Amino acid sequence: MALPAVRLCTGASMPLLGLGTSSVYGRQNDCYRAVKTALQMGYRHFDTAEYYKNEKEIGQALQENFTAGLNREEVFVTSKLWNTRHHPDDVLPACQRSLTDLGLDYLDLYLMHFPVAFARGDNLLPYDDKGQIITLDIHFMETWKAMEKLVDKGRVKAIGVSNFNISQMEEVLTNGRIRPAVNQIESHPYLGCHRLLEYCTAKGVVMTAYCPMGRPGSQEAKEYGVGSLLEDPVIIEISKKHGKTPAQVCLKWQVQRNVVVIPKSVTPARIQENCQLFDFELSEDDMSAINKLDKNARIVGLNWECKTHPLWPFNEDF
Ligand SMILES: NC(=O)C1=CN([C@@H]2O[C@H](COP(=O)(O)OP(=O)(O)OC[C@H]3O[C@@H](n4cnc5c(N)ncnc54)[C@H](OP(=O)(O)O)[C@@H]3O)[C@@H](O)[C@H]2O)C=CC1
Ligand SMILES: O=C1CO[C@H](CO)[C@@H](O)[C@@H]1O
Repeated sequence: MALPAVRLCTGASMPLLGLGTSSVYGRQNDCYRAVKTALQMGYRHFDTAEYYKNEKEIGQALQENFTAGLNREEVFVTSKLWNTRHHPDDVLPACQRSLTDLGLDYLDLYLMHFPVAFARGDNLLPYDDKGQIITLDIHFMETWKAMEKLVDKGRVKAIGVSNFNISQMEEVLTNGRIRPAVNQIESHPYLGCHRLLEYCTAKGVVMTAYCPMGRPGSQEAKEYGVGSLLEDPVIIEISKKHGKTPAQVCLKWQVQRNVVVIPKSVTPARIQENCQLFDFELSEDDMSAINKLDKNARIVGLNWECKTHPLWPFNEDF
């Protein structure tokens, strides 16, 4: 049975649940196996990026399923333009490389990964000798205009943004020719992004939540106050009441707000657990108790030391 979907401003359907694949590559073909497992379990949406270095593995897994009868139109594939590819001349080649690695002739969604441009080239994290990321003075609207041409050329069905705050989204909505279909941002119960969600909903932009379970077990999560999310007494109590796991409660809370979730796992039992979201409902009380857990605790992007850059998105409240 097809998993529930949301409608994008392009009219296309985007499954509310996708498989996250960040930091999964190479090791024992982890990503290849996770995608194969997820496809078997009914996932039809995959989130990747040049930055994740796993597009070939995902491509291989998809290709094998296409050969076995899966239609291209049945899967939704998102990739992202990395920060070192913001120069307008680099946008088409970067997208084409992702397509080639994935073995696809179009992407369902292509996101600008961050609003800040880094120095051009294949070094994806170009630090200077003082430990600062080398940024470039290219405004994201220049990059966005090059991404619009990808839609014109049929390389991507929709374009969107990631890690954009409200003012930055407003700029794209006002000055762009093509509307962003999605803003993919960090969100979990400790980072509700209630203002941004309200804004996206009003503008017809779908919000996708990354780190939807707060990246459990990671050093970053511990460091930034998100480490205990799955042990939060409120989440535990609600999960017990519904006979579900804390991870499922975090994911369901987003899905019930019409937010797309892309939990990452390479563990078959968890890949399964994370898709069993559509056989229970959180009550209004559950939803509002989870809403109250917000403490603006963010995990991603904080260690890059480009906080003073004028386009750094996280200096504004989400
Ligand atoms: N646009 C952007 O800037 C960003 C996008 N992303 C995207 O979002 C995806 C998800 O975010 P991510 O940072 O991976 O964080 P998640 O919140 O998805 O957490 C992933 C971690 O949770 C573990 N896990 C998975 N399922 C469960 C479960 N049911 N119970 C307990 N632990 C579980 C996984 O372990 P294991 O795999 O061992 O099972 C993994 O270590 C990424 O993979 C990527 O695709 C992420 C960050 C930034
Ligand atoms: O997409 C991403 C952007 O950067 C993050 C911080 O390094 C990653 O963890 C992530 O997967």
